[in-house]
Amino acid sequence: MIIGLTGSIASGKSTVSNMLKAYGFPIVDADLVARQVVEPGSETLQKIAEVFGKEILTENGELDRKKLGAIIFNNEEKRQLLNSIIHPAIRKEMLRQRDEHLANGEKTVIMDIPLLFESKLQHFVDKILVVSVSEDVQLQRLMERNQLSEEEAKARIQSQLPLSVKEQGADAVINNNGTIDETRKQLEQILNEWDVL
Ligand SMILES: CC(C)(COP(=O)(O)OP(=O)(O)OC[C@H]1O[C@@H](n2cnc3c(N)ncnc32)[C@H](O)[C@@H]1O)[C@@H](O)C(=O)NCCC(=O)NCCS
Ligand SMILES: Nc1ncnc2c1ncn2[C@@H]1O[C@H](COP(=O)(O)OP(=O)(O)OP(=O)(O)O)[C@@H](O)[C@H]1O
Repeated sequence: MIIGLTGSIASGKSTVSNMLKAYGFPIVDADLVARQVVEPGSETLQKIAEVFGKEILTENGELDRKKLGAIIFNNEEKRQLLNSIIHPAIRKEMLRQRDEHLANGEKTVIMDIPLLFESKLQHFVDKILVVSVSEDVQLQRLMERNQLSEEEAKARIQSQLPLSVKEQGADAVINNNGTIDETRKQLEQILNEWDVL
């Protein structure tokens, strides 16, 4: 079974992903893949530099993530432009990793994809697990984790679909407003229901 793990920024996907890793499930992590495909020397990084200008590269020729983030989280047109360059490469690599795990005989693979709904990737997976939090908790945790102002954090949250919409498309929802332990219990129950433990 391919399980798509999603949510919104700072809703707790990585927290749940780490729990799934501890169970021994292989994880395909879209954020990690997004870093792999823009390594220095890659075709994708070259294209990004052509379109966004050399200023978005650091002195070492790496992607200046802070600079690019400041551009794309505040400008929808630029975000779509970046997505059109980087998403095809991310998708290809994620499917390669998924297929590699399946070829190795894994029965269950987790695909951690923050933009599963925004990018309409529902067909990649058999079951969709959404990690959800209230708007207040999301804003608070994002500001704390990334040291962002309220305005910066809100811009990031607004660059994604609302969690309420994602919940409607889910096969199961974890409410991550409570303690880590409460989240772990919900996860265990869902995995039991899906018969993958
Ligand atoms: C703009 C970049 C360089 C900023 O890097 P930074 O290290 O600050 O953030 P990081 O990559 O850790 O992403 C943090 C979170 O931001 C959100 N996010 C990232 N990119 C996007 C996007 N294009 N649209 C909406 N939300 C996004 C996701 O929830 C993600 O989990 C980076 O996010 C990026 O390369 N984005 C484009 C690739 C992408 O869409 N990644 C999302 C998963 S496929
Ligand atoms: N139940 C919880 N109680 C307290 N803090 C939590 C809980 N779940 C997550 N956090 C904290 O909230 C922040 C966001 O969680 P996490 O990094 O797992 O979110 P994410 O969905 O993976 O975010 P992103 O999409 O930005 O990568 C982290 O600092 C994490 O430690």
